Amino acid sequence: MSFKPGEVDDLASLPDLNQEVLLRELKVRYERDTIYSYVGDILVAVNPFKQLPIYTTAVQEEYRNVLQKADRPPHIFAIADRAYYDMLRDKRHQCCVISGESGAGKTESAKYMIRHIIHLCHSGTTGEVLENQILQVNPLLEAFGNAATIMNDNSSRFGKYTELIFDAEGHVCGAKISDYLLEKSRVVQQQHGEQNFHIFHYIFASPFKDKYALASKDDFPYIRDERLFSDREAAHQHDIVTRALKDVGFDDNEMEMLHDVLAAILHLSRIAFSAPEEHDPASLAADSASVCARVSSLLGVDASKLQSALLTTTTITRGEAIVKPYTTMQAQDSRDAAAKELYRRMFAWIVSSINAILDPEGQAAKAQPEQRSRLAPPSADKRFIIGILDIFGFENFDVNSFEQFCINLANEQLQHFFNQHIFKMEMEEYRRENVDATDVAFIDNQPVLDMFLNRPMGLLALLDEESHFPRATDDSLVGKFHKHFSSHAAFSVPQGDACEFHIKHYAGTVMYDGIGFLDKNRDSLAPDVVHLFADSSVSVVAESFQASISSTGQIIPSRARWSSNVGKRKNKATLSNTTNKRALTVSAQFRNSLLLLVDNMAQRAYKVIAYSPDTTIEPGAFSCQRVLDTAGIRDFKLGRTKVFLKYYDAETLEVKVTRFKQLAVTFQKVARGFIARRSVVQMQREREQRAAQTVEMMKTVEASAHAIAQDREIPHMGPWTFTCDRLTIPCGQSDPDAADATDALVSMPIKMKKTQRRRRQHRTPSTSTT
Ligand SMILES: Nc1ncnc2c1ncn2[C@@H]1O[C@H](COP(=O)(O)OP(=O)(O)OP(=O)(O)O)[C@@H](O)[C@H]1O
Repeated sequence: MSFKPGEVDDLASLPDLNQEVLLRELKVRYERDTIYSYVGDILVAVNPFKQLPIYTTAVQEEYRNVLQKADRPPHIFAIADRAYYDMLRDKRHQCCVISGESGAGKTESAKYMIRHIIHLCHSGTTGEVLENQILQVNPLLEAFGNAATIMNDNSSRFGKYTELIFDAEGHVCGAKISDYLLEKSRVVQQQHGEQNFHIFHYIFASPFKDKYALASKDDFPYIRDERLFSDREAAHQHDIVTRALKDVGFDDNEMEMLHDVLAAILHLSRIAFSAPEEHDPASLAADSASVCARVSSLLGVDASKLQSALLTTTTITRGEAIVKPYTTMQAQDSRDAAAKELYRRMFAWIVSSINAILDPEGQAAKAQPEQRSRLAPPSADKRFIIGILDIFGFENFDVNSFEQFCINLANEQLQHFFNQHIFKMEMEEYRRENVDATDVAFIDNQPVLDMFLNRPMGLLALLDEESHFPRATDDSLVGKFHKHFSSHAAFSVPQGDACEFHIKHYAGTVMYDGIGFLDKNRDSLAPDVVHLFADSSVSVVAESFQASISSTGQIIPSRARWSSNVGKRKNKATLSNTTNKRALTVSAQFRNSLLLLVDNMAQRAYKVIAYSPDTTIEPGAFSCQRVLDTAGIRDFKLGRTKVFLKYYDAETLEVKVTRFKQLAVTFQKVARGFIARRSVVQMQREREQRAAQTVEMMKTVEASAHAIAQDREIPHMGPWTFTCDRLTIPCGQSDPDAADATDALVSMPIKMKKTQRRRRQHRTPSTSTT
C-alpha cells in the first residue's frame, strides 16, 4: 500500500518506519498545522508556537468517549479522553508522562490535558467550584515556579506531578500536587538572557509597587530585566495570579503575606556589606541599615537579629556559643542563601496550602450541608487517580551547572522508564512466554543511570561524600569524577585543567561546569537564620521555617490546616529537621524523590490488556486462536499464557466487544419486550377467565344465599379464585393466603346473609350463619 506523506495519523502503521521517515512525516504534518501524530500508543506533539483553533469547546466535545483512536485525528484531548474513560471502565488509576526537551510544549500539553479531563467529568454546578480551583492551580504555580530561559520564555523551573482524584462515578473530588527541585538559585542569579521567576516581574507592575517601594527594577540586583514583559502585560499577569490565588482559596491576609515575602526578598538583594580588607569582618554598607529594617519589618523579625544573622555565625562548642564574623563574601553568601531559602519555602507553603485546600476530605468538610453526601470523600479503594507528570525538560546551555545536572538526571530516569516499559519489559515478556520476537534495537541508558546513581561509586554518591568534607572544593570533586569515570563510555574529560566534565546523555552530550556544585548540593543555611525566621510574626515565614523536610526534599509545614497531608506524607518519607546537621543534601533528596516518582508511575502506568468476553469458552490457546481468527486479527503471537497483539488490534477487539455488548443489550431489550407482551396477553386471558369464574361464583353464592333463605342445602363450592380489579387472590386449602382470601370472599355473602337473616329472624330466630 502506498502512503501520501503526512496523511497517516499513526506513524507506527507506516511500512518502513525509521528516524528519517519519522522526522519527514512530522515535518510535513507540522507544515500543515497538524501538530499531533501517534506512534503506536504514544502521542507526539510538535510545538506550533502559534495559537491553533484546535482547543475550542466544540473540539473538546468531539473528543468525548471516543471509542476507537482512529475515529478522531490525534490530539492531546484524545489522550485525556482515553485516560478518563479507561479509568472509569477498568476502575484503575492512570498515568500520563509528558516528556521532551525544554520548550517542547510539555506544560501546555499538561494544561490542555487537565482542562479536557475537567471538561469530561464536569457534572453541573455541584463540582464547579472545585473544578475551577483545579484549573486555577496552573496559572498560580506558573507565576511562582516558571521563568524565562534561553530556551523557553515560560520555562518550568520545578517538576510537577499532578494527581486528579475521582470517585467511582468519575466526579473529581480532589487533587494533589507533588513538586520537585525548584531551581531556587534563580532567585539570586540568572544567566545572561534569562530572568527571575515571573512573579518578581509582575509585582513591579502591581498595585503594591508603591507600598513596597519598587520604583525601578534597576535598583534590585536580583532582577535582570531583559524586558520580556511590558509593564502592561506584567500588570495583567499580576491580575491573573491574584484571581488564581483567590479562586484556589487563599484569603487576603495570606495574599498580603506572600507579597510581603516577595518584597522582602527583593529588598534583601539591596543589602550590601563592606570591610576594610577582604578577610576582615564585614559590616553593613552605608544605607543598608534602613534596607535591613524594611526587610525585617516585612518578614516580621527583629532588625538587629537579622543584621547579626547576616553578619555572623554562631556555633556551639562544648556548651559554649562562639560567634564568628563573616567576611564580606561570606555575608553576601549568607544573604543570598536566606533569600533562596525564603523563596523555596514560600513556594512549598503555596503547594502545601493548595494540597490542603484540594484534599478530598477537606473538600467534603467545607461543602454545604445539602451537598455533603454528594461530596463525601470516597474511601481509598473507591478513589481513582489520573496522574500527569510534567517535569523540566532536558537542558543543554552554554554553561551547565548543578541544576542542569539534576534536571538531566531526571530526564535520563524518565527515558529509562520508557525504555523499560516499551522495550525491555515487553521483550522479557516475550521470552517468558516462548514467543519468537525480533529484538527491537534501542539505546539502553541503564549504564548512564548507573553512573549517576550507583553506590558507593556513582556521581551522586561521590558528590555527597565530597559535600561532607569541609575541605573539599569543586575542583577536588571534579577531579574525583575524572578519576573514577574517565573510562566510562558516557563520560569524557575535557582537555586542559578546567573544572568541567562531559556526559553523553540519551539526548546529547552536555558539558558541565563543576563550579558551585558543592555549595549548591550542601545547601546549608546557617542555623541562626533558620531560628530567626522560625520565630517570625508572619505566619507564612514562621510555618515554613518550622516545617520538617522529607527525605525527598519536600517541605512539610506543621500548621493544623495541613494536618491531613502531613499524616499522609509522613508515611512515604522519613522526616529530618531543617537544622539537623546530618540533613540530606540536595542530590540525596533528589535521588529519593526520583525513585519515589518512578515507583509511583510503575504502579499506575501500564496494564496488560486481557480480553475475556463473558462467554463459556474455555480459556486456552485454541479458544484464543478461534476468537482472534473470527475477529479477523492475523498478526498475533500466542505465548504460553498470553496472547501478544499489536496495540491497534486490542482496539479492534474492544470495538468488536463493544458492538457485541450493544447487540446483547438490543437482544435483551427485544426478548424482554416479547416475554413481557406475552405474559400480559396471558394475564389478560386469565383475568377474563377469572372474571367469568367470579360471575359464575357470584351466581352460585347468590343461589346459595337464596337457598339459605329458603332453608336449602348449600352446594359444595370447591377451591375458587376470586379476581378483583387488579388483585388476584388465589383461594385454596394449601394456600397460605387462603384465610384472608376466604374472608374477603365471604364478606359479601355474609352481608347478604345478614340481610337475609334479619329478614328471617321474624320467622326462624334460632338460625346462625357464623
Ligand atoms: N500546543 C501549543 N499551542 C500553541 N503554543 C504552544 C503549544 N505548546 C507550546 N506552545 C508555546 O511554546 C511555549 C513553550 O511551551 P512549554 O512551556 O509548554 O514548554 P515545556 O516543554 O514545558 O518547557 P520547559 O521544560 O522549559 O518547562 C509556550 O509558552 C507556548 O508559547
